[in-house]
Amino acid sequence: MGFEKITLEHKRQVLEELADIKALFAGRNWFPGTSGNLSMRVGDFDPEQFYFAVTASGKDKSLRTPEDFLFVDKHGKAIETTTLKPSAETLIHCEIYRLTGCGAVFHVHTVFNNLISEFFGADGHVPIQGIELIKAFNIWEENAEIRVPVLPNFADIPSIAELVPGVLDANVPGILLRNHGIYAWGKDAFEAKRHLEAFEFLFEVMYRQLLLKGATK
Ligand SMILES: CSCCC(=O)C(=O)COP(=O)(O)O
Ligand SMILES: [Zn+2]
Repeated sequence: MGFEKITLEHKRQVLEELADIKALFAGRNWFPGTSGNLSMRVGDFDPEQFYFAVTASGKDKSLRTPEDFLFVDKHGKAIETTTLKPSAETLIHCEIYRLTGCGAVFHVHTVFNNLISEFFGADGHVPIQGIELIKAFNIWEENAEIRVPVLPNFADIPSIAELVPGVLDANVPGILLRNHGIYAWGKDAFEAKRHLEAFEFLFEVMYRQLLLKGATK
């Protein structure tokens, strides 16, 4: 379906939902120093053609303004004439949509995701086992283990985006960038938020467990 066929009402609903989530996350200090970016798909998913609303680059994400979001295509290019620039990390969102067909992608920088991504960065993944909140990813098996991929934090975003297909795990809706932050996604904004909150909780638990055990590596 072409972008112009998607109803204005649907586009407005998506922008409103994104703005509400942005305000909520800002209240948790999840966008320090203008970091972070959010996106939500509009219309149906077709790997050949899809569109999403994404945060404009470099904005103070704790503010609500008419210039917070723009619509882009599957290549991350603005669809409408605008002076706004899509997030510098839009290509990573594009790749996650293309590979998963998800409905929303949220990226935040937090102290816990930075610390954990660095601690396990050399291993290429964060192993998480036996913590109840793994169930937030719809994994109900007892003592389940997941591995959250950690990618290198290259300055060149296309170089990061091209690593995404090689590490994506269908059961784990998130990827860490080392010393940078997390991308979490879901079939819609509700699920992406649940996943992001679960990751952040799990990283905090792991950090505190490591401290309790006096870990060195
Ligand atoms: C100031 S944080 C550096 C860029 C970044 O990692 C980020 O998440 C925000 O970039 P954007 O272009 O989306 O504002
Ligand atoms: Zn970032």
